[in-house]
Amino acid sequence: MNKYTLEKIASIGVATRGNVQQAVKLSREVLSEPFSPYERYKVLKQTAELMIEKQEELAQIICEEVGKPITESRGEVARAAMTLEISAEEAKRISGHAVPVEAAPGSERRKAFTIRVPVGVVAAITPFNVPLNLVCHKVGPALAAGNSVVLKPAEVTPLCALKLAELFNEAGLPSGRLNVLTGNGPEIGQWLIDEEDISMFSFTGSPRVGRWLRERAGTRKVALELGNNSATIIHHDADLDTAAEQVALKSFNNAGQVCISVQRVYVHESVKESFLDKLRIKTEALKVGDPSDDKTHVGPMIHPDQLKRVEEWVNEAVSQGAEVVTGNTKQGTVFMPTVLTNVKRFMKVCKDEIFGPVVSILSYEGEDDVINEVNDSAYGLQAGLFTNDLSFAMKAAEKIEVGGLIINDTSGYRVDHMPYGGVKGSGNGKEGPKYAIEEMTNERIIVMNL
Ligand SMILES: NC(=O)c1ccc[n+]([C@@H]2O[C@H](COP(=O)([O-])OP(=O)(O)OC[C@H]3O[C@@H](n4cnc5c(N)ncnc54)[C@H](O)[C@@H]3O)[C@@H](O)[C@H]2O)c1
Ligand SMILES: O=C[C@H](O)CS(=O)(=O)O
Repeated sequence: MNKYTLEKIASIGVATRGNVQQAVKLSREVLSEPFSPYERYKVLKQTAELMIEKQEELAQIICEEVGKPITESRGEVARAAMTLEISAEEAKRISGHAVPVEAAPGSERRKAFTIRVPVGVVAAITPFNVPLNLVCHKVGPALAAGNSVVLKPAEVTPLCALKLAELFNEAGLPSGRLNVLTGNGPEIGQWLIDEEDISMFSFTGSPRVGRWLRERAGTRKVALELGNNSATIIHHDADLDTAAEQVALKSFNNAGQVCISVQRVYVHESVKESFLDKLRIKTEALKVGDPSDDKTHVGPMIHPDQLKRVEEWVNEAVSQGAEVVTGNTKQGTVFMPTVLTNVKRFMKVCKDEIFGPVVSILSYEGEDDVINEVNDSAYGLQAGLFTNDLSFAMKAAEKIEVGGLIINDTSGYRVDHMPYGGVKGSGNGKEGPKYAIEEMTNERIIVMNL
């Protein structure tokens, strides 16, 4: 469906159990066919080039099937191409290392080294919100490492994955290396779990589903990129204009449906009123509405049910004492960017992942207090800290329990070659092609008794 107009834009097949079995069988069989690192490099690089050639077509697909503003959708295509380019380069750099076993008494005449071998068949399951780049963050490294992939994109945003498979095919990817299954998550998920030829599950999505997979995968590798209720700290020495601008951008891009979207903002008491006023002005200046308009910043949510949930969470918070600075209204499938204050930690809008265009403003005084408040979360993906106080920045770097801390920017910062992944309820994997390849290969030691 077009997520803004709710008009039908495509009909997609629903995979059967037989399709799942066939996809895994093809994925398994193709592993016996040679696919050298340089061949992988060429296919990945060519697919990236094709993506850029077709950037507008792909951006339109993202805009329609996610409801993501077209300008942001174009940006996703550019990032996805970059992800594949990085994967292509990493395909040429996969290696093990020497191991000095001879240092052990009695092993003086032995030599050892490790090699990295592909895990085999990778089942990649991806979320709705970034349907091209997050698919590339699984498929790119998996292929670069010599694996084959069975890909299950989100039911509500399958078109990008299908288009990507077409581009890989055009770029010469051997048949069977990438197989796309569209349809119902729980059903296909169970059928994938039942396929013993799958060596690894690479999942990005909600903690609920991530736990479901992990509990059933047995001894197979499971890489989890899960949810977050991202915090950003605005210290008393922060550049408030920059901080307000970045918080507005990264609280509401993709309608807040981003795992590192700014959800909790902790502002030092001494600058709270000034920051709040600047944030309100920046938020109310955002253009909201039709995502196909080049000027739109905030489009619709992925489904009316999700809009209803967000509205319920906000209204519950208000009933518990939260105050609306701006927003908490809706226009069709769009929930207006909303800023709340007087928010308490027990409120859903604070302690859970809202995954919508809502940001809660809280205040603090002491450095240790705010670090403790940021850490008072089931999640730990990324956090932001606006300050020029290096000792506070380094204290936060050492004490804030996240996968990434972004100094003088928000939690929403990411470039595609950096290590990316969370702790606690945010998962256990690390993406970024170099790091995903390490997870998608097994290290084998070779010892030679000379
Ligand atoms: N950490 C990250 O990098 C990252 C990135 C994007 C989104 N996310 C998280 O993803 C969530 C939003 O995405 P979503 O709504 O698509 O998540 P979701 O968990 O509902 O769905 C994710 C994928 O899992 C599939 N799925 C659903 N039930 C399944 C099952 N029982 N077995 C196997 N697959 C199943 C879905 O079809 C979809 O393809 C948020 O929690 C967000 O924080 C995390
Ligand atoms: O939704 C979470 C994504 O990982 C954020 S990004 O699109 O990769 O920056």
